[in-house]
Amino acid sequence: MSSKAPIIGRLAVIGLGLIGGSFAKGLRQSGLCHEVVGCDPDPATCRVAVSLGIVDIMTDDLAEAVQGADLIMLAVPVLAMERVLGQLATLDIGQAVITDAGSTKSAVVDAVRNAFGRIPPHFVPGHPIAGSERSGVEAADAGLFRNHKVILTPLEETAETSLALVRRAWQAVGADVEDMRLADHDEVLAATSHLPHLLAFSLVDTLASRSENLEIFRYAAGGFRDFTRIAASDPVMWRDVFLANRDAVLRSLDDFTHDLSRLRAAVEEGDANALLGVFTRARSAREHFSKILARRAYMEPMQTQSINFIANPGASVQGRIRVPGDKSISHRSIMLGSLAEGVTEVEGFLEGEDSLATLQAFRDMGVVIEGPDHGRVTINGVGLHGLQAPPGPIYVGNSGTSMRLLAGLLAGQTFTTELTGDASLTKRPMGRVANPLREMGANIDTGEEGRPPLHIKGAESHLKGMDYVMPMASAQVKSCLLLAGLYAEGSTSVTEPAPTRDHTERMLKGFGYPVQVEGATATVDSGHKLTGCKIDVPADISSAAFFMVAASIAEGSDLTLEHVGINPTRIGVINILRAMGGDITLSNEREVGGEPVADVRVRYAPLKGIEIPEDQVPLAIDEFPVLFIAAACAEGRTILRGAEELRVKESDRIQVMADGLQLLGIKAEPTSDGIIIEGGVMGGATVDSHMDHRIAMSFAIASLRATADICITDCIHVATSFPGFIDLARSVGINIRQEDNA
Ligand SMILES: O=C(O)C1=C[C@@H](OP(=O)(O)O)[C@@H](O)[C@H](O)C1
Ligand SMILES: C=C(OP(=O)(O)O)C(=O)O
Repeated sequence: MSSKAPIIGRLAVIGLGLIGGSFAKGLRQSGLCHEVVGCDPDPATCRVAVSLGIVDIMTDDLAEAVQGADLIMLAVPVLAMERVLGQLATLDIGQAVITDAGSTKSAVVDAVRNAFGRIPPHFVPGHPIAGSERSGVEAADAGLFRNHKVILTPLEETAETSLALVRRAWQAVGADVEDMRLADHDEVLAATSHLPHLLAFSLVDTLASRSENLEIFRYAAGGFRDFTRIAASDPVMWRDVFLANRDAVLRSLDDFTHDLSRLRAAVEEGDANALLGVFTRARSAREHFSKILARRAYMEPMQTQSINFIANPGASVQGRIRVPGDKSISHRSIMLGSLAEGVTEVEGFLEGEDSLATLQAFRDMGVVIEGPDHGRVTINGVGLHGLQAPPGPIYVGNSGTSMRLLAGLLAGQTFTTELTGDASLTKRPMGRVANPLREMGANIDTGEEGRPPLHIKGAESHLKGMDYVMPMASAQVKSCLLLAGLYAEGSTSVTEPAPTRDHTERMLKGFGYPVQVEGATATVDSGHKLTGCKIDVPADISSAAFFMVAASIAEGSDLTLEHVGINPTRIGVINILRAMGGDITLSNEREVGGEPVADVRVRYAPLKGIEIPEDQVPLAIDEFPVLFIAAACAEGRTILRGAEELRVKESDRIQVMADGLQLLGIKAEPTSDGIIIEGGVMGGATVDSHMDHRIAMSFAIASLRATADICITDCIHVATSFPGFIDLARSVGINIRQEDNA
């Protein structure tokens, strides 16, 4: 027994099945109550409950059980609640708090109202999501609720003190308690629990009633077993659930029946594309849910909420590696592949969260996309006008590129969409795309101050081409407008103040779509089409940059990065490092699918501080965090100007890097549009990544020259652009490890 002081004198558990028995046993063991009384009409259950130590005493008389109770748990099947509550209402139960464990909540609340003529303030409806296909008091398990969710649906009338007591009781048996609105509970559970049970019961029944059933069950392998496990659940309990949650279940069942008949038709007609569409979408949704579940859900709450990196000082880097695929090109491969006619085969696709968010967006809009499987993706293009309205808002997580490029493309559709993102993306400016799109005729609403979410009303937009002169050098804005231009009347031209990455222009041409580029202006006309093609995504120079700086600053290093994209609009990092004295050589230069690539060899060389030429800023925009680490290791002063865009990335990269460098003992002075860094000796510290992937990886690289450990907090977003960073870093000799904080 635990040493917790009892706060409940007497607990009465009415109905000693799996749930009631487990609750009684768990609370009894927790030491939170003095005495646990069980009540069940079945004499055998009563005997077992006492002999297994589940309760202190058993009775079959409700009045006796609740006499003097502080907490009454109703754990009888939902339809038996009415009778038990009716009886309870005739008894003097004083101030006892009543709660229940019924799987549907509206029916129980109605039964309470009928019995008492009102909702008593000490009634707290509850539902533990911890069933099992086992049933009966023998299966009672004190640990059944540990790390499982319990949903409480307090009502307006519910007293805070009663709610607190019930919450405390569930927490004492290890549950993760959440509150939910009553109506939401029944709707959500109808879809996620009740419908699957109905299907499992039905499938087993259908198969069992066929004459060759013995043969079927003898050969029934994993799939059957997995799908039908829950058909072994308690029939009475489930009968009651379906009777009690009738309307919500019917809604879910109707949706399902509708989709099932579509699948039936696809099978009948041999519609391979429709089948693949459903299966790929379902598979990716399942993976997505598993991730959500692993992070914070029903079974193991609060897992892997945050990740820290711990990097030990010293070491040099050696070897040959290939970093993951280019993020910008990966996004565009999905977008243009989806809008193309025919099939597009992608190799080297970045399986990071940002590009996967784009992929999911197009699946949500009805595009059948196979993979990714080791970087291979097959997109069955639907043509420029083949996208369908997504079922709900499109969530693009942390990815600015997804949101801004999609905004342009969605302005040209005939349906309305909402684009949302995570907390970091929700702070980033979207007016830079919404305003010019409005000038083209798009109907777009943004959140406050031009931030996400974006509501894009395609049907109310009549896009007209325009000549737009961008106020900032942004490839995302340029690409957004060119994509809108595919749907706009006439020509759309975008002029940039300085060259920015031109992957959209190159890839459009690769898909056979004409693009004119004259000086700083790119132009598209509507009325052409894209044709599916093959895309080989080079390794991302923005990811390679971490290792270029690593090899440059760590004495004795010699590292080759293979198949790196060296598009002239992306090679600022190489130019800047070379200007600082970096030893970088390119070999095996070739072109793949319209993009130049090379193997990049970097050897250690003492660096010196420089004034970074402003024309390099857009060409190295994502590489500055790690270039600041190079500057901290260089002799003398490095000055960056004209880089105010860094303040509106996943974090304010000027401020956040300056703060981190200062903690490491480096003089780093942020300015409005850049930073001044004096090279020096770096110590150890705990540095906050501000949930920004590039900040996290930059400080990891700094450890190579630090004199003590660097701990970087909140690094989970590294997976947005560089899955596998830690393993790759370790493989070249960096002493770094990851710590998961539950
Ligand atoms: O077009 C793109 O793929 C990107 C453009 C850049 O953003 P801006 O256009 O905001 O400079 C860059 O920072 C981002 O990581 C990717
Ligand atoms: C700025 C970045 O990406 P995005 O704008 O797509 O979020 C980045 O990857 O550094």
